[in-house]
Amino acid sequence: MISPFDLGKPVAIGSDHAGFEFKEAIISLLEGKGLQYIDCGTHSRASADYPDFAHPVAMAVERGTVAFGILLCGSANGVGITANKHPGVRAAVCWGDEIASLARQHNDANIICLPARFVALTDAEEMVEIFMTTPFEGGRHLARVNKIGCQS
Ligand SMILES: O=C(CO)[C@H](O)[C@H](O)[C@H](O)COP(=O)(O)O
Repeated sequence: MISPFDLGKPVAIGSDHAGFEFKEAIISLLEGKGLQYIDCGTHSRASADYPDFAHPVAMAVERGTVAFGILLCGSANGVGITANKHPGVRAAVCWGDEIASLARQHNDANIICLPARFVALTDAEEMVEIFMTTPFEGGRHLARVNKIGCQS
């Protein structure tokens, strides 16, 4: 598989209870590809708080110790809002193939956030595939990405 990410590093993945089953399935997908991963939890269907899992994934991306991140919760908004508090993190909420592709092509996103209660598992898996294989286009998009950092 050709990827713009350094897949010599592990992939960080995390979810709350709403995304737990999708997370387990996506871990199986990563294992099937022979990829290393860091499972930041949660580890059961018991109710849990999404920041407890989004922060560790985002910190790993921020520090550059992982190739990229995958986060899941019910709507994807909770994990996305949390992850984007971290400098250098560009977490994109994705609900379809083209959005996942554009998150990479235009935004150089480094975390994909998936809404487990609003997409089918097969669609979530397809979005992960697209995300991890789509390069950033650079050019005019690079200038915009470079302006993302908070200026206040
Ligand atoms: O944080 C969220 C919304 O932005 C996630 O979708 C959560 O998974 C959701 O809020 C969990 O809801 P629950 O009623 O506690 O299962």
